[in-house]
Amino acid sequence: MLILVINPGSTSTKVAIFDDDKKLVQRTLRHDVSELEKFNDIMEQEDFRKKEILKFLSEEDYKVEDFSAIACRGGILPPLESGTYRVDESMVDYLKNKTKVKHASNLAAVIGYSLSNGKIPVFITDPVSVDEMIDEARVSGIPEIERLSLVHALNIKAVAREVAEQLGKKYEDLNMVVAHLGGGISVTAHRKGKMIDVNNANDEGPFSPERTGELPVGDVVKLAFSGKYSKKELKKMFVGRGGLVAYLGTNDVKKVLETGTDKEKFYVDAMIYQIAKEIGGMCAVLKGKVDAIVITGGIANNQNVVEKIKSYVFKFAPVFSVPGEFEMEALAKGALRVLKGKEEAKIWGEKNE
Ligand SMILES: Nc1ncnc2c1ncn2[C@@H]1O[C@H](COP(=O)(O)OP(=O)(O)OP(=O)(O)O)[C@@H](O)[C@H]1O
Ligand SMILES: CCCC(=O)O
Repeated sequence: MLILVINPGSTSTKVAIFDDDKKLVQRTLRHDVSELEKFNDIMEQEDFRKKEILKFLSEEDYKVEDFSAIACRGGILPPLESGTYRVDESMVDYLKNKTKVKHASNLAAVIGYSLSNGKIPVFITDPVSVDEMIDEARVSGIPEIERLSLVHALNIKAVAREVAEQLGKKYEDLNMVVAHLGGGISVTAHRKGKMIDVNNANDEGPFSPERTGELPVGDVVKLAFSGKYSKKELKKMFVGRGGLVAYLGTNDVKKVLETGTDKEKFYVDAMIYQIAKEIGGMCAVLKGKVDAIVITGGIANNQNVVEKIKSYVFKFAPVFSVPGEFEMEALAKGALRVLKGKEEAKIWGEKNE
């Protein structure tokens, strides 16, 4: 069964074609920043990115009708349980007009649904808004603000299952802390297959290559009322131009580690320190009963970084590293489970609002 996988990021769209779970081809369609800057809103990029995907298909000699399904990255929907969902009109409407956070992943289902033209099923799996948090974890400290579960759920769930398999156990029988270290950083506590607490990767937790993570609130208020920044500028300062970008002008950890000065590398060490602190917190969430700590994402490619994190947290549980991300495979597998009748597609509806 042929599956087309679509996964948009802020400056590129990853596309792949799978035959069952065998990847036939994967390409990263890079979009020039100057091209993207012409659009005021992420959703306005729909036609532009759709054309690029159609160009890719034609170059690879496929037509949309050749596919049994389109598997799309799930965007910022209301809180949902983990699983594969059928994309329908109301989901597309939500992602276009109602979503609370603008994120490139919101484009995937919109583009997939439009490409399918009602002829083939379109699915999302484990969207960014997968929410399995326990009630205590939702309380922020003021009633007006509720803590949210917005994380790299797709890769995190796939990697957690992979490590469980390596251990010869079921994911649902284990307690794990999984940290995704990419442009953004998500650290998550899993109790028997449920992600019971997370740092919202846009707002909380460690600083990352391009995000500030948690900040001292008093100083944030001072910045916000300094008159120097618009709301949009402040948001960009926190997500996009924060973290390593703010200190070093780059989000490229690999480059800093390879060619940076000691002073520059110090900021990577500071980031590692914050990651380890967050992992320790998630071990406490699991009351110290942790079967595995898992480090994944692009930064996990660097064994020194993994070792440094390990030096802080090795006493809590065995540490596994699963470098890179497996989002395309996870999306294909999610759609395949439904196509093969192993799982029923969940139906998203306004009731999730
Ligand atoms: N071998 C490596 N050593 C150190 N860092 C690396 C290595 N390979 C990739 N990275 C770093 O990983 C980061 C990007 O990670 P990744 O590709 O997971 O992020 P992304 O997909 O852009 O964002 P996100 O994971 O938040 O969706 C960059 O800072 C990059 O320099
Ligand atoms: C918000 C967490 C997911 C991402 O940054 O891609």
